[in-house]
Amino acid sequence: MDALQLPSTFQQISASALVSAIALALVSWTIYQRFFSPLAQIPGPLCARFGVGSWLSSRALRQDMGWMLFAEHEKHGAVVRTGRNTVSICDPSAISEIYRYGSDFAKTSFYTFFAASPGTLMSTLANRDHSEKRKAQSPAFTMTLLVELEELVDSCLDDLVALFDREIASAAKKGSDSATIELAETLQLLALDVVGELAFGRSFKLCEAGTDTQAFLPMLVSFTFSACLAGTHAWAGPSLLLYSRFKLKARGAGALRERAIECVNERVKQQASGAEQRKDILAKLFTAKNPDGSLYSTKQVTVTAGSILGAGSDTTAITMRALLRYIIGDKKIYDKVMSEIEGAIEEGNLNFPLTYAEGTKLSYFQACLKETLRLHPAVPWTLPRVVPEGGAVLAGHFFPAGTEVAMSPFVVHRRPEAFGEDAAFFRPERWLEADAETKKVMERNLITFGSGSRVCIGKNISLMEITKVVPTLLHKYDFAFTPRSPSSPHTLPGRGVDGVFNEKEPWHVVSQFFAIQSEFFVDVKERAV
Ligand code: HEM
Repeated sequence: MDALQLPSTFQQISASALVSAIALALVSWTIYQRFFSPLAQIPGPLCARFGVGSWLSSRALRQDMGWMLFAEHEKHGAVVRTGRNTVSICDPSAISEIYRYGSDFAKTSFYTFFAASPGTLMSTLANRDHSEKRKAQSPAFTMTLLVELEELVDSCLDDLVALFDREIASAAKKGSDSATIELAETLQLLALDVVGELAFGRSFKLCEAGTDTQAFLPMLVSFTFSACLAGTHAWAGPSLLLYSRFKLKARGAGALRERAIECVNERVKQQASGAEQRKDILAKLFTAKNPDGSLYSTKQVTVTAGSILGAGSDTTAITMRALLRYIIGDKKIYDKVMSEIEGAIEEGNLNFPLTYAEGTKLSYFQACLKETLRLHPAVPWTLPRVVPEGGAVLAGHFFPAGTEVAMSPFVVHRRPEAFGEDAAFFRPERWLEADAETKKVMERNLITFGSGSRVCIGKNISLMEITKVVPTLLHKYDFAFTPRSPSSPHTLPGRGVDGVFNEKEPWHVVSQFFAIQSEFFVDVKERAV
């Protein structure tokens, strides 16, 4: 034998041995996942059952989570395997088991990416660490403080109304009796201004400028998209973050962190100058205490304020858009909401600027808001938790410790076992007609803000803001969806929150961590009052 041929033959043998070993390992892995893993009996998409590929990462990339997960549950029932070690559950009985106060189910590593800086409430995984932080920060989010901060929301709303008026005046100059306004961006400018007022000491004045002068929107889109994608495979998180940044051509967490630092530093300077301090969430955060009694450091305050920027504007804007869409899109509902508002004004129960207390008495409007939170939850993604030591029985299945279990507000809210046979329909009356017991169950099954100890800390801020803003806009202006036509400003096809393409939809929705709408064009006229 030629001595020179020996190494190349050897190389060929060892290369094919390596390929065979890898193939064997892969086959054994998929056989184990499909037939022997503790989750082997749980149905789901094929790639999840074989433990290969990543169904969840695909959902994050394609931004179709809500409707794809809903379809899997329609096909397979209450429990669906979504990955090697991940399961989605939509049986409402599991809500209290997984999310209740005092539960041992910790958050999964998915959440570590949902923070511009480590250490936020949202990204704290262990329940005990979380409860200490939550106790320290809760005074900044009380209802009492919130009521005192209403005026701050009023001044942002004034800027929004002035923006609408400018648009209408400019349309009138061109001979049109209505202005076409893109509500998706406009309502987020308002939500950001409010976050600025409450958490950063001043409005960002985006509504006044009529545009996103500080480039918050691309930063927030990049932050959420990349956090959600990275969270689906925490071990590959840093590469997925880089990939997202490249794909979206925008910085997310880093940019958000820098903005938070700038704003809080400005406030620290003001404090140092001895200027009178305003009352707001930021002021309360400066008085928050650690478990050892020490005050929150500037860094801790910055991290917390930054998290409000990340968590508080998209969510509120999504809900305001959805509420307006449901109301404007159905003449009967629109008429009913308007007659309730006008009736309350006539009876002297409603004045402008509208207070939160007055707005909560608009019972039909509040039912529309509840129904919007149900059918268009801002977060359609699942809220994942780790099964604690000893395992758990959920929806009739035993899951060993370490399994990642999760429930999606979007899916749960559309299931008949949670909201009745008409769960798929927008029917505000369900909240008004239900007897006390049924209403209690429906409230428990409504997980738009999460549930239990990790429930959204900003829930009341959003509800207050939406309750003040939406009736005010409806009272001042007439709204109609801008019809799609070759000359209309739409560039994307109509797609609803359920993922169905339909040219009658006034917007285009994607369903990733957030169910974000874009191109929500409406024709707005001043209303004869
Ligand atoms: C309609 C508006 C909102 C929706 C639908 C919403 C939704 C949620 C959900 C689903 C969670 C729980 C996540 C989980 O358990 O896995 C959450 C947590 C949180 N939200 Fe909101 N949110 C909204 C508004 C806000 C606002 C305005 C703020 C800030 C002012 C905020 C700050 C937070 C924070 C800090 C957490 C973490 C709480 C904790 O773990 O203790 N959210 N939110």
